[in-house]
Amino acid sequence: MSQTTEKLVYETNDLNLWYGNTHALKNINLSIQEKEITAIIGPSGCGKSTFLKTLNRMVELVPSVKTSGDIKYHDANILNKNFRPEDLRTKVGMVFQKPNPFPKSVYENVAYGPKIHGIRNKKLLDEIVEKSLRDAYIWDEVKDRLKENAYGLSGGQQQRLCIARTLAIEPDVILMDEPTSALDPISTLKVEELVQNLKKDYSIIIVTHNMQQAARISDKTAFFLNGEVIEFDATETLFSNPSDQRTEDYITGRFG
Ligand SMILES: Nc1ncnc2c1ncn2[C@@H]1O[C@H](COP(=O)(O)OP(=O)(O)OP(=O)(O)O)[C@@H](O)[C@H]1O
Repeated sequence: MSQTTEKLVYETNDLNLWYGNTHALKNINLSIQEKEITAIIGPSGCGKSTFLKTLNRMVELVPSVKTSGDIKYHDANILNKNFRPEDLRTKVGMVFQKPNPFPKSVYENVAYGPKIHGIRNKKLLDEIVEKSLRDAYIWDEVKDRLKENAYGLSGGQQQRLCIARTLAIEPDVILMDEPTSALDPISTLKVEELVQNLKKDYSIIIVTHNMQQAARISDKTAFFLNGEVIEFDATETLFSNPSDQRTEDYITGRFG
């Protein structure tokens, strides 16, 4: 493991998480490479979203949560009491299942983050907005609608706008929690293409119920079951030659 350490974005060591008495994550040991797409798959309730939300410490918004073990983000243990979760906010972006634009204009949705980080120069903001929208494959569709309310966009456009909003703060990692589950097949393909293109600049961790999607777009896949990682491997290997019977049962649709 040591020879690849410099390329890891996250490394979890014996990570456990409880919601009250519910043991939701059990001894998770995962090494996540930089500039790859890592897919998290598994049946409902197996801990996929919980795992994603530990990576930006959002899970701590639930008062009953307790954790043990550690999560290294580059060199810092983000579960350490002295680590400030705010330090992750600009580094780790998140895209949710349902597109959640602000009730503001398309432009303001993207400019919001940079403005919070103190950028006031209009020309610079214009450049950031255009670049983020281009990188999210939505510029051509919205360049004449920048002043319109984002709620007027289609669901697929809203999701790409939310991705643009994430890109505008130049994160290091993008966490995606079933980002296409609310989208039609064409919007889904657009977002998949976009995600694949983003991996040259970002490390992406994506939770998906759609196994074809994991197989199509990810480099590595982790199969979760009842809060445990059953198997973690190169996506091609995991889908074509799984080493655990439970993985095989899941990917062949025998349960879940
Ligand atoms: N806020 C919470 N309070 C208490 N228990 C929770 C909370 N959120 C999740 N859990 C429990 O933790 C376990 C893992 O849930 P999680 O949402 O991470 O699963 P998931 O694999 O993402 O499921 P799905 O695919 O249905 O979204 C489940 O048993 C769930 O009931």
